[in-house]
Amino acid sequence: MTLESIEPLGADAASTASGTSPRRRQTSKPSKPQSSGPVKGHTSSDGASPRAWDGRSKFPHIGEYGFLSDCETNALIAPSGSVEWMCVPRPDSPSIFAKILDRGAGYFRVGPHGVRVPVARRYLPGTLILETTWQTPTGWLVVRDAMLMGPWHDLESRSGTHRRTPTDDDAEHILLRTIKCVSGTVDLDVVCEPRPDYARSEVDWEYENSGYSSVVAHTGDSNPDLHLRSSLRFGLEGKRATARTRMTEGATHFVAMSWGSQSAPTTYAGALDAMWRTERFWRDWITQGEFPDHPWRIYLQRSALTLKGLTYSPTGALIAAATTSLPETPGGERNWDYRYAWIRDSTFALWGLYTLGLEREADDFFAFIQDVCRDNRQLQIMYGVGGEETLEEFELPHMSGYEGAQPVRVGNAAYDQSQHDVWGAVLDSVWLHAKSREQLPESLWPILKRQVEEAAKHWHKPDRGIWEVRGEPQHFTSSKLMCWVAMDRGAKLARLYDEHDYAKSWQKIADEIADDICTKGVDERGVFTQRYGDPALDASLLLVPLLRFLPSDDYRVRATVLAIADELTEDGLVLRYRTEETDDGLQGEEGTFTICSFWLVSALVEIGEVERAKSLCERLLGYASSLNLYAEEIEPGTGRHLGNFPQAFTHLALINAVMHVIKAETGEAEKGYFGVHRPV
Ligand SMILES: OC[C@H]1O[C@H](O[C@H]2O[C@H](CO)[C@@H](O)[C@H](O)[C@H]2O)[C@H](O)[C@@H](O)[C@@H]1O
Repeated sequence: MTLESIEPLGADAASTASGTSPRRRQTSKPSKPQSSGPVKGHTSSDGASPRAWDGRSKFPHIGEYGFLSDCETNALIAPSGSVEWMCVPRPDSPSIFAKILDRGAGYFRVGPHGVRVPVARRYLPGTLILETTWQTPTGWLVVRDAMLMGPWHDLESRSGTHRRTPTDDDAEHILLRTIKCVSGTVDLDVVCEPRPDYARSEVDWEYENSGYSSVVAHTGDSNPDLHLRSSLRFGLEGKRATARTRMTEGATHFVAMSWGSQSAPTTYAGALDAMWRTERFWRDWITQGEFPDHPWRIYLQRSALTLKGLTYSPTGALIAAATTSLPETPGGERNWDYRYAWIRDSTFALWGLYTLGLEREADDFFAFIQDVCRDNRQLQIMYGVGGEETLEEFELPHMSGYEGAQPVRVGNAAYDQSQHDVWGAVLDSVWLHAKSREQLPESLWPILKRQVEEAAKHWHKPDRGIWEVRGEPQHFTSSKLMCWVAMDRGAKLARLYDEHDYAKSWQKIADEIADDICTKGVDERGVFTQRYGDPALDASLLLVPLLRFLPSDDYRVRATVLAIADELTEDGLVLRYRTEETDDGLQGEEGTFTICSFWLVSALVEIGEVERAKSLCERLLGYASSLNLYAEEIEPGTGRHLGNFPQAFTHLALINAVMHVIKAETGEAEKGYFGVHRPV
């Protein structure tokens, strides 16, 4: 089947929310007043109307961006058809397009002249190919965007970036945009205006041959050169390459931007072929998963595809989100760089993929762990995608920030924090995979032993916790819980390796930690609290039943889940903690953390509150973006997505929550069975 033969609207379509889909709260919903916009007075240079998406802001809602990836690089596309966020060659490289963070920081638009709002956007089902349909006063246009996947191409000499075993597929390092006029006549505009190095640098354009169809932007030292090739004729206007044409019904064009050694297509037929190979790559991948025959299947698939898109295939790393500094509070300071591989986020994501039968990504991630732990190195809580250990944090004061939210940060100072969940996160993940395969790579065992020993050495000390607070270290209950996980899973793995002495001594420490938690981390109501000796609630304690610390029918589990549901929510959505009760070192409020709301769904199912879980899950699915993507947070009241986007945390917890509800509906919950991955 060719790409062109696929019907324009399918099961995954933005505009076809079926009768079985949960209630949606989409772009038409009212928003709270936003901050007044860019601080530095940048104006949009793409000819876009200054009229805002919601009538006030010049920035699209965070949840309205489309996400593309080739598992090496990614891009965010605004509804206007502009690529507004892209970093090459790695996800944490300096940006080339950053209009999402400052309206003057570079973009790449393909779309009709004079129309900014498309009539429909969807992913081709089962893929990361985005299709945008435009209606203009004179005709209809369909644009498809993808980052191309092709066959493994380092044949003569080995890749300088890939450390994992080569597969059959590889990123082509090409962003391809195909365009077809499907009715009437449409004036097409193409504008490519890169601003390399987070808009601190400019490009120099030149033609690559004697014609108009191939141009190159020299970016200086900070980024690779960008090659544009098209069936259109480019003009070079200062810092931009532009193209325009009138398309009539049936006319087709393509524009390809490449930054690697692979050649972009030279004809529309070649472009269609490349698009089809990419479509097949994603469909082959998703077909390996096991998805229930259920109306919520599309949410599971989109979440799985998003997690896959957040992987960095050359090393096996998995980034927390595609962006930096999208604000957790409108106009606030809680703006962080998430383009790194957190051990916690990654191992939780593997849990989500595993739940859907997608387990191969774990092998590459464990190999990444082996790489970063080489030569007896201590496991850090996070790394660069190439295994970099230092992620120094700095600010970019020249950027306005999204809707004026400053600072814009690059790097993340949490990289050298002590967070005591890290050992448990790795051990739980390895145990999950090892027990179903009944084997473990020999070379991993010494590394795992070291992590168990670290947990044993440090569990009784204070740390910065799972939320990596920037206040003083505390005795966080969830950190102790994760140390218990490290000892418990360590003991189980030791049994698998016939290391019975280790198993015995580690189990003893696990029991000791469990006693400590149950004595010091529980209040008089039986509720697990954020930190020892303090009654503050914390959503991370929803992990108590999910990690099988206590059985779901234990009164303390029920008390904790219900206390969080009733007392740590705003408009029914879950906060990480109350900022006024927690020294997190930051100012201002934050939105509700969507991972926590989805954890609550799972935990409610665990304690038998299935109807309540189902209705919360339906509501949360209703907050999905029109492309079924999620940022880190949802603003109570407006339902707006806040924080970095798309975020692995939210998507991985969605998978867990949806599967909990589906299994409860189909009766598997009564059997105490939530999938092979989590027997009690
Ligand atoms: O709350 C302050 C911290 O916020 C960020 O951390 C959050 O994101 C991480 C990546 O998804 C996640 O692992 C962590 O649990 C979240 O709290 C930020 O990265 C930190 O620097 C900041 O201190």
